[in-house]
Amino acid sequence: MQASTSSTAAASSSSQQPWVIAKIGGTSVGKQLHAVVETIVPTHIKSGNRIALVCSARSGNTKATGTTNLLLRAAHEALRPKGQPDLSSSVPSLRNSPSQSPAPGTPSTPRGSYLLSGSVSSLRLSRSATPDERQPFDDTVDQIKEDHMVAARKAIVNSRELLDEVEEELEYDCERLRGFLRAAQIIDEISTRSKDIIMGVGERLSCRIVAAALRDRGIDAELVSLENIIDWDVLTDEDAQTGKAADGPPQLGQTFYSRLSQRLGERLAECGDRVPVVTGFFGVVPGSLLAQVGRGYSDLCAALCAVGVGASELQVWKEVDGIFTADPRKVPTARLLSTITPEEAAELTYYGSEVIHPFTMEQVIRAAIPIRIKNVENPSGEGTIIFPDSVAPDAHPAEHTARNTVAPSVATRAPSSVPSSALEPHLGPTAITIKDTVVVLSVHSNRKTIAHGFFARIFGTLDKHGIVVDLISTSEVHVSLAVHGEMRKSVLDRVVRDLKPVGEVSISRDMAILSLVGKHMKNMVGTAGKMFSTLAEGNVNIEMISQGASEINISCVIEERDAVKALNLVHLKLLNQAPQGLAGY
Ligand SMILES: Nc1ncnc2c1ncn2[C@@H]1O[C@H](COP(=O)(O)OP(=O)(O)O)[C@@H](O)[C@H]1O
Ligand SMILES: N[C@@H](CC(=O)OP(=O)(O)O)C(=O)O
Repeated sequence: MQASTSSTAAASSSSQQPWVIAKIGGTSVGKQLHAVVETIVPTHIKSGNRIALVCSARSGNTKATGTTNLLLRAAHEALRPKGQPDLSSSVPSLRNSPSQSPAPGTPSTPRGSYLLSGSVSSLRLSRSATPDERQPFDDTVDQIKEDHMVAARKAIVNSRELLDEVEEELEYDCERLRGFLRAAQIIDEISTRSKDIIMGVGERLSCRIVAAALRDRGIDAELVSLENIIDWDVLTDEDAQTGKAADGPPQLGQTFYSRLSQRLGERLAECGDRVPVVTGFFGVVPGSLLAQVGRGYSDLCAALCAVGVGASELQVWKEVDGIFTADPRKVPTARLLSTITPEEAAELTYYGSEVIHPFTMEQVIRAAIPIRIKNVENPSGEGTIIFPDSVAPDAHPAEHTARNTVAPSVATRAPSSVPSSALEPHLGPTAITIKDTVVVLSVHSNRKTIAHGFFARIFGTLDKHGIVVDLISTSEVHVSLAVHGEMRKSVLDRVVRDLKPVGEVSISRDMAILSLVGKHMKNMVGTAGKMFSTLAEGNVNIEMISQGASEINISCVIEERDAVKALNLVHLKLLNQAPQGLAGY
């Protein structure tokens, strides 16, 4: 894509201007792109900020039906013999989704063709596959292509030339993906590395549209595709080995992240006055991005960009006003929090409130950069600021005086706009969250093994099957483990089979973890008692309790069908009023 020569509002002295990194979530790219390109970016530019967008793959109504899930489904389908039903439970079937059909009046794109040559300019489609030659993933690739073509036509409304260019690029990326899947099918293998590459296509497709939509409105923008940003030799040798277990995958250490942020900073600086539109997918990392970071990785990418350029603020734009005392879709009385600590935000995310990836906080807070969660549908709202208690608001915010209606610029040490009330000590929980689709595995020792062997066998078995334990409750001969229930049935069956020699195993499905989170709870007496008695009064059965592993979290396992009721009951009792001193305790 050629950089646009159209005028830009960015001043030529851009190197002196404070950077704001704005991460745009998948559903926001999918549903609110006009707000991003017509309000958020122009307002920042007018206010004298430099802005870079870090974008996720497009989602429609929900992340579950978004491009990343479709791509993972295509990867799964490439290994599934033709005609065999798709038993994958974690990726929802979208075959009948309305987004599969092109919008009325839109030209259709070639279907079932594959890539022979290697660049957009030399792209030639060899031939269309006959119905017999079509593979299980072809429909999924067609759906991804069609979704993006329709989105591009909606977003690029002023320049026919620009639209043609973007359509050609989308065509190229999708056919290259199809070729990649076909190759994987032939060798009958998709490594974790290949899966990363497949997944990364989602962010590239999305960023192509976002960059073009900005240029279509006269804002010079550059697509920054990070798939090759990681210099394998330099970045991986010693750092990737940090914390490596004897036979486990390499762990990405801080040195890795620090070097990567530095590279990102250099890359963004190369954009000059153009607005960088950065793929939230930041390349194939040692040990795989999915395994090392997991879904939601573009939050971390944005954090690393913010550190790399020394941003005045990292903004995470979503379809919610900020972090609430509970998921506002489930608890109508939930309150917006003006501030929250990184530890609380991470704990909420681990336990079901997936507002921000838990790794995001560490990187930016190390560099004293505040994070602000904001709503694309309400750009002038203050949002929620995530910052540590120990960082006092900067007394000298004047170095970054640019202010705008989107968000006040902030000082490098901490947000100057943090409401003073948020800094006054208050007591009690901060928020409540629920994580559903949980399975509880209970193992009762057969007493032929001594206690330490008992635990070692259990954790060894879980590790072998790659199962992460969310919550645990133990006695010497009994252990209950809450694990995420979205694994395949065959995996769970194997775990149970392998645990049988250790003791009697039972499974409870359709459970949920209810977690009350708050930095002040460690100093409070009686919060757990209030939480559990409230649940008992509401006839919510508690399957398992865990407290103490984290001082800021009290969790219990309940039945999934009681989840929303339990959230509302505990919220009403412990969170309905903004806590003031000891009132209510
Ligand atoms: N405590 C919470 N505060 C705010 N949102 C929450 C909370 N718990 C769960 N959520 C949910 O998280 C979602 C995150 O926003 P969304 O824009 O949909 O995500 P994405 O950026 O991944 O597309 C919201 O839909 C909201 O309902
Ligand atoms: N597209 C990736 C990365 C991401 O960060 O997504 P989102 O910003 O929509 O949570 C995913 O679905 O996991």
